[in-house]
Amino acid sequence: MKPSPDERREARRTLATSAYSADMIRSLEQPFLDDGVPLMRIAAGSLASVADVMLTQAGMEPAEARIVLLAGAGNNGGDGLYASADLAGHGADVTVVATGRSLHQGGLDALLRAGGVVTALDPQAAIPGCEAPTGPDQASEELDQAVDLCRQADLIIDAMTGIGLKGALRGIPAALAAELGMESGLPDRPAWHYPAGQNGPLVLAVDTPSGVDIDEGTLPGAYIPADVTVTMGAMKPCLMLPPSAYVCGRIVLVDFGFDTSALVPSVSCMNAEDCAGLLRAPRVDDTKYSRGVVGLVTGSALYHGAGLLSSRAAASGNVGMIRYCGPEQVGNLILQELPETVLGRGRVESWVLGSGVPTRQAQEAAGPEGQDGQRDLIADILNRQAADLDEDDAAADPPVVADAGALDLLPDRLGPRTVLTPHAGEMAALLNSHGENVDGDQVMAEPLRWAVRACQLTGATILLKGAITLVVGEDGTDRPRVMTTGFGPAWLSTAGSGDVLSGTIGAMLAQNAGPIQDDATLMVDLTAAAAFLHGLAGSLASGGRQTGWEQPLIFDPRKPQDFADLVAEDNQPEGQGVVAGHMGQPIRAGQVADALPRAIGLVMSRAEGAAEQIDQSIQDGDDASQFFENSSLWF
Ligand SMILES: NC(=O)C1=CN([C@@H]2O[C@H](COP(=O)(O)OP(=O)(O)OC[C@H]3O[C@@H](n4cnc5c(N)ncnc54)[C@H](OP(=O)(O)O)[C@@H]3O)[C@@H](O)[C@H]2O)[C@@H](O)CC1
Ligand SMILES: [K+]
Repeated sequence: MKPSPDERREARRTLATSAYSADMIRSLEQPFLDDGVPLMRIAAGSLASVADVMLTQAGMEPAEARIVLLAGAGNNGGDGLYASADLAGHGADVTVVATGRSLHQGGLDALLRAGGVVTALDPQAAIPGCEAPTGPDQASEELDQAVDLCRQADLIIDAMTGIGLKGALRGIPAALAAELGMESGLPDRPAWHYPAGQNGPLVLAVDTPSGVDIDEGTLPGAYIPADVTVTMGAMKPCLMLPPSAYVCGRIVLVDFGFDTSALVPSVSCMNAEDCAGLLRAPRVDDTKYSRGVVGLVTGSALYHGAGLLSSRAAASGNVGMIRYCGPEQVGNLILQELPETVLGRGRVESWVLGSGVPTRQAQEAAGPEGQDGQRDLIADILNRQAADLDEDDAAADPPVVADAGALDLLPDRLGPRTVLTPHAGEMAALLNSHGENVDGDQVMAEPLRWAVRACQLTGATILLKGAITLVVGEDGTDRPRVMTTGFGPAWLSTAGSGDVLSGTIGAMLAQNAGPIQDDATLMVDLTAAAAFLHGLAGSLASGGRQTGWEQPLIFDPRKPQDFADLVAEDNQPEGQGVVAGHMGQPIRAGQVADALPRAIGLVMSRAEGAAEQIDQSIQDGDDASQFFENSSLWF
């Protein structure tokens, strides 16, 4: 039976927001290959169509383009060879640089038939019809020539390695990547994408940029940052995780029709529809208590503002009430702006602890002025969480968000109902207090590894902040649940942004108190949903389209023409390339908190199918909605 439009939409959303390990991808491919489905030819046709669109968008005539294919010896190279054969068949000038000792035979035959030319860089290469360099000197000369050729090309297709990569690139692929791209680390450039191809050749990566670690999402060595990555069949973790996802450019996912229903994704991405499902709709019989109450032990005699910012976000985050516990000066400041706040302890459905509370060290350095009781109260609440675990009643006390100054007060054992929200430096300190030896830069270089480790060591749900934020926690299985969200602009790295995030998470937890009691695995989703809303609020406040991550464009190989239309729609009027977007404006943390209700309203109304509300806002000339509608957030 043909799937209904709703089923198709749902299937595409799952495809775009779920990533599977290299092994799982192979298990998804296998039944198709067993049935004789020509996946490589379908992949290649899709690649050629995307290359065509990229060149056209950059103002070039595909039939006259100079294209260099960097082809490895595996099937990734095979994809590239067949695609290049298609492009050469349409008139493009194609040179293949063989980076290994052989090339995919069928792909090579097709390429040669279409008039492509091949050079080999490895003296040990045995490629029919192609002479290998005779010694190291000639090899090094050929390598330099290949680099020059690439620099002069209109388009480089990077098909050196895909899911078959082992470790960091080595040998000739590593040398080429270091010359043409990065030897290591992230490129030193602003977060927003410039129109592709402006500063050199366009780069199209086949399946993944060669050299990024497929399952861990790290950059273990040299790689070439891509303008566009065309990925086959399903998303891989490296296309969603930081830092590798930052170097993939715009992602295009070729829909082979894989059946993923039996697999739990390695990584999932929070998205508008799932977020909408987690926001509690107000009811006719609601009271301020039934909508959830957030308690905050944030801000301190030393740092007042964080108390206000976290309260402002919590109060704006779709709950009935907030209670603030803290020094009188901070309480007064909050009351001036949020007169609806209740001061002092009482029944709450979630706790937000530690934002703007000094660490032990900072408190000691401040002397008597730093003694405001906040740390004692936080320690008390956290110890109750630990006691609940000891008494096998993990849900007895409300769930907790522990940020900043709460992170050095954690008891030895926590459960998933406690969310820790460290930045990289705080994460390193947390790990080191549990016997690891790591610094903030190492955490940034391997965020998944260290977030999973922190989750194992503490038992808590871990949120690691970044342009792509990572959430790791319990999944009820032997594997952790890993979610990402990158729907926010880089403008969000600003003072107080983390305080707004902790308040937003607190609100998300309070409105879901009942469901959390029954199911602790919801904590990862709720935390990621709060980070998603925080990002969306940042986008609305900044008025820009730059985000840490964008959902892939889906390429349907049965309807290649649809893709050109999709790209045309996806681009802003002023956009000149597949990855062009506009940057928006700087924001302050308070503006993010203020944009939160609007972000929540937009997400919730869409979930109920009330697209009209958004359309109406657009007709009314509401720029924020215009932005929202133009983004590829929805399917
Ligand atoms: N099966 C199909 O029909 C379909 C396959 N598809 C495509 O196949 C891809 C997977 O192909 P694959 O399994 O052949 O592995 P692949 O990514 O080409 O890598 C192997 C090559 O990399 C090399 N290499 C490895 N590590 C390296 C290092 N550190 N440094 C340097 N080199 C290194 C390794 O060299 P070797 O170790 O042998 O010397 C070998 O030459 C997948 O990503 C997708 O694009 C899709 O189109 C769907 C249909
Ligand atoms: K590749």
